[in-house]
Amino acid sequence: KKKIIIDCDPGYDDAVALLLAAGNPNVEVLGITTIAGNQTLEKVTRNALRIAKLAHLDHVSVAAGSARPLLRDQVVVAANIHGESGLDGCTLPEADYTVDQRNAAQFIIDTVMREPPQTVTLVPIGPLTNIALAVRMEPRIVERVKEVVLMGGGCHIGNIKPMAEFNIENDPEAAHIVFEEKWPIVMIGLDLTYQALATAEVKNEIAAIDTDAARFLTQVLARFSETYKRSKGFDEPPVHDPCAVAYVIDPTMMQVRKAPVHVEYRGLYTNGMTVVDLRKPAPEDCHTSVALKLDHKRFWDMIIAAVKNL
Ligand SMILES: Nc1ccc([C@@H]2N[C@H](CO)[C@@H](O)[C@H]2O)cc1
Ligand SMILES: [Ca+2]
Repeated sequence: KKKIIIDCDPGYDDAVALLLAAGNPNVEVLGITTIAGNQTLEKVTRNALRIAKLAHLDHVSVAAGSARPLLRDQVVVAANIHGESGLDGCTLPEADYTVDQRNAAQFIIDTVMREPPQTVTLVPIGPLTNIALAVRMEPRIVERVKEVVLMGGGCHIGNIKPMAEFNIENDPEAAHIVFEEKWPIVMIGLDLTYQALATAEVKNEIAAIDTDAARFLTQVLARFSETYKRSKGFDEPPVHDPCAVAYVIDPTMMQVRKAPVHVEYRGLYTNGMTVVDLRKPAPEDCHTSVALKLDHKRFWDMIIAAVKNL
């Protein structure tokens, strides 16, 4: 089994990532850590606990992380997409357990240093503040972590800004720290996740599944579709975050290419941009890769199988 720690800001698509991780038999979730992003830390943490309960992950620790970016003094949330609660319009059980007493960075360090080397994959699907804090507190996790597979960035493509993706732009200094460490990073950016569209066919297949998880997923996709249509004019929403979990489960589902990536954190128009160098073959020692092509059918079949399982 692939052992992962998911760092998230639930959020509709974060919820789908958690359902996939919970329902797929080849993944063991060692922990869920939360970060302010789509909504405030308090709201995303409450959502994470409730999703864990629904997904039968309530044996897994949830550790809350940073309430703000490293340097910026205000949290920019995405209420236009995820609503005031971060999961507007979705029915979830109340969680009957509370957060781990450690903060996310400490939880990540303890877990990575406890498990055998090269066995834990970090799966950040929100702003990278907790990951940056963890690596500054305990630099040894860099050579101990198997891989960092993150949803964020893009190749000269943006959403929250013309050239910047939300997770990176939310805390560019943290992202810079994470990308400059020499651990293997697979960047699942917008180039890839814009292919992960929740089509009507996919929604119909999910609507026919008689599990609580599937019913929750139907609500999530309905609301995500509505807000993406209203605020971005998309007919079908790109379900970003489960793409990172799907890669961990089955890397052959995507075409990935080694390429240098550096984060702009002093840009005027490009702050938070992941500057990906695709001009020539990457140097041998390049530690970063970017995902470019998704097998759409295999992706959604994997998610559908997962919610059938729950
Ligand atoms: N408009 C919008 C803003 C933020 C996100 C969140 N940030 C990432 C996509 O930019 C995902 O992790 C998702 O949870 C999605 C849509
Ligand atoms: Ca997210």
